[in-house]
Amino acid sequence: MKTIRTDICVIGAGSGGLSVAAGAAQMGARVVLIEKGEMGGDCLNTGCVPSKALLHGAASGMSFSEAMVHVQQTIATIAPHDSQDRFESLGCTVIREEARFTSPKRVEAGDTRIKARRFVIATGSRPFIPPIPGLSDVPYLTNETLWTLSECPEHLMILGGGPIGMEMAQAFVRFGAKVTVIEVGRVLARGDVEAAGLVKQALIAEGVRILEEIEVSEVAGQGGAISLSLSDGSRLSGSHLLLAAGRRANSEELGLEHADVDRSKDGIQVGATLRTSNRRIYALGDVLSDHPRFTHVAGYQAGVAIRGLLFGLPAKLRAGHIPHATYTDPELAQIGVIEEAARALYGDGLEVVRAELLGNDRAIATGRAGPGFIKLMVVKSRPVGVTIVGPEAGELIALWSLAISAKLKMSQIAGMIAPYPTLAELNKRVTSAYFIPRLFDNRKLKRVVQVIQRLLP
Ligand SMILES: Cc1cc2nc3c(=O)[nH]c(=O)nc-3n(C[C@H](O)[C@H](O)[C@H](O)COP(=O)(O)OP(=O)(O)OC[C@H]3O[C@@H](n4cnc5c(N)ncnc54)[C@H](O)[C@@H]3O)c2cc1C
Ligand SMILES: NC(=O)c1ccc[n+]([C@@H]2O[C@H](COP(=O)([O-])OP(=O)(O)OC[C@H]3O[C@@H](n4cnc5c(N)ncnc54)[C@H](O)[C@@H]3O)[C@@H](O)[C@H]2O)c1
Repeated sequence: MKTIRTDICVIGAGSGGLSVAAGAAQMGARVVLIEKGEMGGDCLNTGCVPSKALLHGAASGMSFSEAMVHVQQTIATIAPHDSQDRFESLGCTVIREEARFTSPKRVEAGDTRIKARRFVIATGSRPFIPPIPGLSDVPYLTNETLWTLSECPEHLMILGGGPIGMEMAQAFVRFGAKVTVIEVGRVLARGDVEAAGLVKQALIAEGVRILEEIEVSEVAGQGGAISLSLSDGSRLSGSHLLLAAGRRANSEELGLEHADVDRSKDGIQVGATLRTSNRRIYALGDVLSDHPRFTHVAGYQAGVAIRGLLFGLPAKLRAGHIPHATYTDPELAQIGVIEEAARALYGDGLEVVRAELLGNDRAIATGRAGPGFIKLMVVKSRPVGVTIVGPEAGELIALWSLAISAKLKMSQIAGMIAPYPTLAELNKRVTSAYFIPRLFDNRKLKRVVQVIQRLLP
């Protein structure tokens, strides 16, 4: 077995690990990057990229097989950016093996032992397989296997109505599949109730059947004919079953017991500096417990970790300015607190203002003026949360990340001008909605204007 000594050893070449490795290597650190599967991890190969490419195919009228070609072409176009070649050219030593800690300062991967001053665990997550009787005997799909389908399912049953379940439900119904979503609670439960309701209604209008507050008690059948026993006593049969019931952290097989790294059932535990219980070992991305699981979150965390890893700075994670979006049509985007949580947190100190998509000229001109809105939560004249539901919500939310991270006041945000006619005017419109009562329902202001009008020549 050969031994490599290095400054930083990164385990996992997905969104989080690649960001750390690229940053650290380009700033002069010696980096070993270990990946047991495909470079690029979940996002590129089985997550964000194929799912958004499939949604695009479904929205633009491609056939299912054309869309699957588009999925593979999209992955192939992006892949060089995450490739072994690129990371080697940046100066990283890339090892394509499964890594495992053998001591607090040592990892083994294949026939290589890596001794590093610091380690970063970025091993991601995998689909949660619910413990339902009979499930292991049927050929179910997950986000890891969905992309190998050669034909559009006749009836796709989707277990779970989170972002994966809802995005895939809309894509497949648009390809002509019959789609049923079975959700144990309510769909898009982490989102604003009203906004999630609009997405749900849009999917129902397109033909998706959504069963909420329903559990699957048993699964039976075989490929092409799978049948589910439901908690309301009914049965549901379909040709395919997709599991989209949440994620599990990849933390069990890492030998963490040899590395003094604490983990819970839900993943690795870290503080705001992303250090684990072993100060030399950082963890980030989907492998963490109690942290949002998104590519841009892993990227943000990588930036925070790099400051600690390279410069020994006590950089800490901040919360509140991290947006996320679900790419259904309409899109649903959120940053900060949702209204319900904001009311509980801030009580009378909270102001909620909104603007409707129906009043947006660009949406009207482009035939996209359906139900949709932007809702802004303000406390002490600063935004604390924004919900957007409508076309391009994922693009529109970015402004609010800047506003919240820079702690901008509403008066500063009001200085922003959106070109006419754009959907971005919704951001301006909701800002105006905050100031309108202050300007137009203000008796003192009216009196001042009347006096000045009399005085002006
Ligand atoms: C269907 C789907 C759609 C999604 N859509 C979006 C989206 O639109 N926007 C968004 O922001 N997020 C989205 N996500 C979430 C996003 O994919 C993840 O948050 C992101 O990939 C997490 O990055 P990561 O680096 O933590 O893990 P990963 O990208 O999963 O990378 C972890 C890597 O570690 C490797 N690994 C694991 N164990 C070992 C080991 N012992 N040794 C060596 N290598 C190991 C794995 O093979 C993998 O390559 C989606 C996820 C799914 C499933
Ligand atoms: N647009 C995006 O950014 C995007 C898209 C897809 C996924 N993701 C990421 O991937 C993560 C995983 O997505 P997800 O949708 O699988 O997870 P999720 O945890 O968000 O949703 C899973 C849903 O499945 C339900 N569920 C769990 N067990 C069930 C059962 N036995 N029967 C029926 N329903 C059950 C849950 O109540 C929940 O609503 C997300 O949290 C997100 O971080 C992001």
